[in-house]
Amino acid sequence: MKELKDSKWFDVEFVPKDYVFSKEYGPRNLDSPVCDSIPVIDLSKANGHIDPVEAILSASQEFGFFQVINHGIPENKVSDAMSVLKEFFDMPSKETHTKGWIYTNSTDYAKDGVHLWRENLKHPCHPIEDCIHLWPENPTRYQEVISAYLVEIQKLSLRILEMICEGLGLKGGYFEDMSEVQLLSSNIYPPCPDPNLTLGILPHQDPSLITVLYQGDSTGLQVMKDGQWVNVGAIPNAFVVNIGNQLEIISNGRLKSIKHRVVNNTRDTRLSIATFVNPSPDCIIEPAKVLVNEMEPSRYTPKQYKEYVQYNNAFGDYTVAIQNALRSEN
Ligand SMILES: O=C(O)CCC(=O)C(=O)O
Ligand SMILES: [Fe+2]
Repeated sequence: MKELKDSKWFDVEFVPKDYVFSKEYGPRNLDSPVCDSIPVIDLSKANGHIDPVEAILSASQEFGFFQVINHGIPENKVSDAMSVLKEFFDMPSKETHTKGWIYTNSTDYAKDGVHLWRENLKHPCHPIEDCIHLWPENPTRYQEVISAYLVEIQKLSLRILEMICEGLGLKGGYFEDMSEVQLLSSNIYPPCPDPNLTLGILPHQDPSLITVLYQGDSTGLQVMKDGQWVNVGAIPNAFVVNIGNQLEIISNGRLKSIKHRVVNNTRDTRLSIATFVNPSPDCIIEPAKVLVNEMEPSRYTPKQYKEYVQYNNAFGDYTVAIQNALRSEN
């Protein structure tokens, strides 16, 4: 028997009853096919044989997901961010709800009375200079390391959004004013004694424009493709990018926001860092005018982003609440 002070919620031989999700959430096996077909796009034109803009567009139309390599982000900035987040999650005691960030232990969070097999940290991250002082102060190098990581991620996400603009035929900078609310959300998924019973994250679509995810070399992310859950392969140093609901609307349904989830495994700890690029609460989201015509009428009613998140509160409430907190702070 371990000393109580060392024991964590996941140090168990059997999955506790209140972590068991019913079968309606589908099989959880990691033996489902690894979807090799989710495109891996080389962003360095010099190495690529295919135009990355075309590749991003067709991946976003067909899968709503793609991975990018040769993106120019230095490996050490990414590995430092992963290790400082690991240190954060390993700290024996953490504050939970501060003004600027929210830490969710798996024991705090329940969906219909069931807990997810993960812990989560969320905070706003744009503009970095306005919110850095609201981030965790421990580990002591957290703010320095995470800001260096986010500078790179913000450049990468704007670059990808510009490529999407070009691919869709929108004028340059179309998304600039719409990507003012950015959130970092990091999850840690410890090994689980019976992953067939649990879920790391429930099936959902992201309420963002795009999400840029680093998952290191661990699998667990699954994407719905033709009615089946397929694993997204883990490619070290690659970023997984997915189209969120807002970009599906703006593209008038050309680009797809696809359902995904995270399953657990018995052996490894999965650590991921997601960055959501979201519109600001007052922004009106509607199909871009140039994508609407007689042949392709508008498929979505214009809505303010905050109106949208009221109905889809998976992360939405948080987006609005944290943005308001940020405003009142400044
Ligand atoms: O942790 C992951 O791999 C995925 C996270 C995710 O889908 C999300 O936070 O929206
Ligand atoms: Fe997601």
